[in-house]
Amino acid sequence: MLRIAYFGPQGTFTEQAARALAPGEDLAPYETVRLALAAVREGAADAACVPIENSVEGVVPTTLDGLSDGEPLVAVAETILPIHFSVLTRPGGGEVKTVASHPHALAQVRDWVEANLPGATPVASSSTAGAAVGVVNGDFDAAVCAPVAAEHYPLEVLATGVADVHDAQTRFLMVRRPGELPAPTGADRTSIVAAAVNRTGTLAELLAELAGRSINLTRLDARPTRNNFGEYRFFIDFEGHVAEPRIVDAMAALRRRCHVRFLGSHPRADGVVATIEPGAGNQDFLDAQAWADAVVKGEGA
Ligand SMILES: O=C(O)C(=O)Cc1ccccc1
Repeated sequence: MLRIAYFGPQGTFTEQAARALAPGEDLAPYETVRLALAAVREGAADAACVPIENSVEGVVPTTLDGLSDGEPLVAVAETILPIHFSVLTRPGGGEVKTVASHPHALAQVRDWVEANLPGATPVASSSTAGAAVGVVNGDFDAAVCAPVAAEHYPLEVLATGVADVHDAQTRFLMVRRPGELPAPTGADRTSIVAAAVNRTGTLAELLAELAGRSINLTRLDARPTRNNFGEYRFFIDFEGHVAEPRIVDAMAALRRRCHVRFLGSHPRADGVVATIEPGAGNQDFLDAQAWADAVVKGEGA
C-alpha cells in the first residue's frame, strides 16, 4: 500500500482529491503544503496530493514555491473538484464574530459572508479543515469548509452550498520523486519552471519556442525568485507530454535559453486532447529528423 501525504487535516478538499486520485491507499494528513511535499522528499511518503490552482483565485502560491524550491518533484496525476462550501459553527454557538478559512476559500465566499454574517471578521487559517478545528477549540466562531468536514468535526451546519461563484473548480496534483513517467495519452499536460535572466524579451523568446511549435499553453504564472527583487520565475503549463517528439524538441529549445525545471507530464483531468496544427505533429518532427539524418549520412538531399 502506498503512503500518500496530503494537505490536511482530515476533511480538507485536498483529502477528497487524494481519495479520488489514490483510492484505497494509506492517506497521511500534513498541516501545510510544504510539510506534505517535504514528506515525499524525505521518503516518509510515496507521493503527495496538493492544490495547484482554482478557477476563482488562480494559483496556490505555496504549492508553486514548494515545487520550484528543494529537491525536484514531478506531478504524475491531477484531478479537478467542484468547489462549494459548508459553514460550520459550534452547536448553539451564538453570534458569529469571526469566520475562518483558507485564504482561497475566504476569497470565494466574500459576498456570502457580507450578506449573511454582517460584521463577522474573516480570519485566515492554514486550511478549511484547520478552521473547523479552530472553531471546535473556540478560536473562531465559524469555519468555511468542505462539506465533508461536517462528518469529521462535532460542529453544526449553518449553511451548505455556499459559493459566490457557482461552478468554481480547483485542480489538485499528485506529485512524487522523479521516476518513470505516466504514459502519454494524447490528452496530457506538461509543467515546467523557467528561470530566465532579466533582459529584454526573454519571456517572449521562451513563449515563441512553444508558439513556433504550435504548443498550446494552459497556464502561465510568474513568481519572484525571492533572492533578487524584480527577478521572476515563470511557471508554464502546456498541452502535451515530454515523451512526444514535438514536446521534447520544445523542452530542449527552452533548456538552451534558460534554466528549466521539469515539473511533470501527466493525463489531464478534463481529458482535453492536445491541439495539433498541420506540420506540428509528432510524425512531422520524426519525418523531419529522419530527413536531416539522411542528409548528414549523405543518403538524402
Ligand atoms: O483547505 C482546503 O480544504 C484545501 O484543500 C485547499 C483549498 C481551499 C479552498 C478551495 C479548494 C482547496
